[in-house]
Amino acid sequence: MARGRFISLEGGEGVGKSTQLRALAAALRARGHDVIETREPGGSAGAEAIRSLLLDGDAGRWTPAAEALLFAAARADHVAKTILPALEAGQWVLSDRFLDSSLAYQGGADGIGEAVIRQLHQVGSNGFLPDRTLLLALPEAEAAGRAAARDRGAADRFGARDAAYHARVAAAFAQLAAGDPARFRIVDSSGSAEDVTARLLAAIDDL
Ligand SMILES: Nc1ncnc2c1ncn2[C@@H]1O[C@H](COP(=O)(O)OP(=O)(O)OP(=O)(O)O)[C@@H](O)[C@H]1O
Ligand SMILES: Cc1cn([C@H]2C[C@H](O)[C@@H](COP(=O)(O)O)O2)c(=O)[nH]c1=O
Repeated sequence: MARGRFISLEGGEGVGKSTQLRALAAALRARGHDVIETREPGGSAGAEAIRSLLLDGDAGRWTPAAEALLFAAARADHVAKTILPALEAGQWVLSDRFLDSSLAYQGGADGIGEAVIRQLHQVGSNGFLPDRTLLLALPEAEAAGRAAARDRGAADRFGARDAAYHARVAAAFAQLAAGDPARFRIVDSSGSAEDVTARLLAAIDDL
């Protein structure tokens, strides 16, 4: 059986990753693919337990270094228990966030540094990377507006950080995409959800 494909959706808060992950999965299923939808932090029993530790509680619950380690530990479990078995079974795996979120948030915005995050990923997940990473791009004010309308004041520990933090995250994502054009596609996430899904499908057409 042919190995499946692993596609991650990335970007800041409110750009439409979760909405588009569902739509992309449905479109791929309609084309006959066996697709699983997963997310980070989470996607396996152990990683979902770590998700609660990371997203709930006080702003200062963890140091940036502790957060980076927890994300890497969650990812190691997600890769081993969910992603690799699915790919080996020929399934396509769509993940709402993956390593690039750690590189952008912990590595970039928190100042841990890209090299350290990649080292943790090497130890935890043998450096495993997606076949394609779709970076959803939306002006920050529009993304923040969408997230605020959705969350109504109940953002998680990361979503609640200030605009300067989210601007650093966006800059880090842009830099990552520029550095790896073979894996990344930057996809305009403005306009209707249907239009965005069509752009995403075009961005994985070669797979
Ligand atoms: N194309 C679109 N036009 C208008 N609203 C949209 C569009 N796509 C998604 N939304 C809405 O914007 C909000 C944020 O979308 P979504 O939850 O998919 O973003 P996200 O990138 O997964 O966010 P987060 O990283 O914060 O979880 C939701 O309320 C969703 O219904
Ligand atoms: C994987 C990953 C995630 N984060 C942050 C980014 C978001 O604010 C939350 C996850 O919330 P979502 O609504 O499910 O998108 O976690 C991070 O900082 N580092 C990571 O590696």
